Amino acid sequence: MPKTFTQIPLTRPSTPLLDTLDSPAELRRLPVSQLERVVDELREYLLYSVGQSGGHFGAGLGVVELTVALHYLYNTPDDRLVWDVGHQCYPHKILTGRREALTSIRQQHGLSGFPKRSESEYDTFGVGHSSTSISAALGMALGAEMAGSDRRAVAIIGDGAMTAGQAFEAMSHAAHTRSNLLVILNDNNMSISHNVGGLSNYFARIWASKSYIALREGGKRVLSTMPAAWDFIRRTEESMKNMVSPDMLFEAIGFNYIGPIDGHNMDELVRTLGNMRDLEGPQLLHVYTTKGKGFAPAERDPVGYHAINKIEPKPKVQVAVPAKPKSPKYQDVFGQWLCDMAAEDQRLVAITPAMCEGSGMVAFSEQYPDRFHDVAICEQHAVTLAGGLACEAQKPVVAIYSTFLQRGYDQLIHDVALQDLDVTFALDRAGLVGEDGATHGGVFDLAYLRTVPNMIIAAPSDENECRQLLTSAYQHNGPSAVRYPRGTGPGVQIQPSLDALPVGQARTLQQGKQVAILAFGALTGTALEAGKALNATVIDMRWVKPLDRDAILNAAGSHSLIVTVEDHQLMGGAGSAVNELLNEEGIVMDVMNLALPDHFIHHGKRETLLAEAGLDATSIEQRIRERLSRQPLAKAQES
Ligand SMILES: Cc1ncc(C[n+]2csc(CCOP(=O)(O)OP(=O)(O)O)c2C)c(N)n1
Ligand SMILES: CC(=O)[C@@H](O)[C@H](O)COP(=O)(O)O
Ligand SMILES: [Mg+2]
Repeated sequence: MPKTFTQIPLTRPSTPLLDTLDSPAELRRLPVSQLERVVDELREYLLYSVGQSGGHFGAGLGVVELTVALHYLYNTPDDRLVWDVGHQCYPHKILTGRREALTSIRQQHGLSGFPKRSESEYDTFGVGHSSTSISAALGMALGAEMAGSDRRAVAIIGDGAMTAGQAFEAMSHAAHTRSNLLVILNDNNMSISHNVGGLSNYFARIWASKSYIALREGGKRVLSTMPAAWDFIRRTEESMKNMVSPDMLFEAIGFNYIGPIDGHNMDELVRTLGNMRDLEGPQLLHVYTTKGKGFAPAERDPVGYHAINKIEPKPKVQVAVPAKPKSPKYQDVFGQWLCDMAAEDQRLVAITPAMCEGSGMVAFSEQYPDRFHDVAICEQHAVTLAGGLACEAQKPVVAIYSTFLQRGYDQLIHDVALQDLDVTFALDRAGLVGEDGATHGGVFDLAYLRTVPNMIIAAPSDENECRQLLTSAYQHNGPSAVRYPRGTGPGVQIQPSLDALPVGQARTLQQGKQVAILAFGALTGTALEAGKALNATVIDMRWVKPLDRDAILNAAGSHSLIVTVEDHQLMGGAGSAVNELLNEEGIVMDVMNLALPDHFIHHGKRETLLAEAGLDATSIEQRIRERLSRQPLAKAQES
């Protein structure tokens, strides 16, 4: 049995056996009898390392045994392992030459928090968004067949990720190609929240039937000496016929189903995986694990320990500092607005695709359980579901990370905007998100939403504006979106009212001359700081669609330089919208768009990444001064 820890070690634990394993090849030279020791040392090191760095926690703890068994039995990296979502990959990184580097995970220039092809040959596929592993692994299996290779492909997918449609699209195709593909369903009955939906219930019933099978096997041995009792059990068995037989669903699709087995029992894992390794055709191994396994607090609270912050060492001298009221995160501003608006309007229905906690919806889910829908990791369904609700005169609010809405883009166009249905999209994690890196950047939503007719899009500059613009978007009779960043804002006072702001109306924060800075969303405060140093006009645009035409045309008519500032890709962003408007009006003038460059920005602290993109106050000021110096009038004055 694996060790269970109750504390996160604050100093590096001694892991003598693990320290000899700088690649899976060294692991594979060990006798099976040593694997449990590897597991214990790896788990303890994992606790220490994530304590040092922060990051995803419960999922990795839950797959320590599975990771050791896979690298032991499969000839990695030649055999391909594809981790779904990839937040559970820390044990995999420890075993594939990155043990000591793990403390750098999610830090700038450190390891990525997810498997990344450019980081290691063992990271066979870039992940971060869920439910892609089976498709990718099938592609690798087909690629091996085409190359005449006998290398194997394995997808390791969680029960949460298995709820997304793409997983079933891939399994259906695998059944058609009959490829040598192993899908390992890592079933811990958890998503980030507790897993939901019919599939989750199905998995739970398999577990129950596993208990039923164990009971039956055990009962047979004990009761066969007592005929009457055995007869009773047999009759009971009839009544349990409706218990699901584990293989039903996956066998029906065309997979050979094996399991469920205990994903923390090394002997069972090694034996079963060893037997399955060379089976022909699509195989599915159902493994039961515990999210947070081996760390008692995480086992008890897998939701809370999905991810942890870096453990800060206690200061040597405890200095009493007045507790500063913590600013609410934008997700909490949204969550409070949602509850307040729901109290006013019975038509409000809230939908989340498996991000209840991250979207700030726990309170709403408790206060309005009948008007709350966690649809599991099903973004496409979430969007069209909202469309259906809007057809029935309800007022659906889809709370969804900007990056995950990319999954439901066709549904947004086809099932909501084209029909001009009244759906409000609350886009959290808009802009650079920081440590999750490029897979999670919410940096495309203005480009992908602006071009959709009937959409209106707001970008609040602070928490109070966010609350008011949520009301504006909600009250708008048609598709609307409000985008706001991860984490906290400037910490302004939030008015309790549910007042709305006029759609398409900006507000001037500072009246200056020569330069007009048009700021969109979370960088408005930064733009104002730069604007103060430049004595520039600074306008909080509030809306990306529709733009405040009068504000822009007035600025164009009275300044020699217009500067747009946004936390979004340059191409297709708010600055592009301003350029289009000026072009449409036939206005030719000096316009500077400050936004994110045309390359992926990888993980690091959000503030640092923004500064490196030239979007901190100092850089904005300098870039504007440099641009002014190139203006003809400035040149004439110079000469
Ligand atoms: C498309 C998409 N939607 C949402 C998420 C956010 N997310 C990350 S992990 C996770 C839960 C995954 O559950 P499961 O696959 O069972 O893995 P476990 O954490 O239980 O190991 C979710 C919803 C995501 N990464 N990708
Ligand atoms: C792996 C994954 O996709 C989620 O766990 C995501 O990392 C959550 O992001 P936040 O921490 O911004 O809620
Ligand atoms: Mg799970």
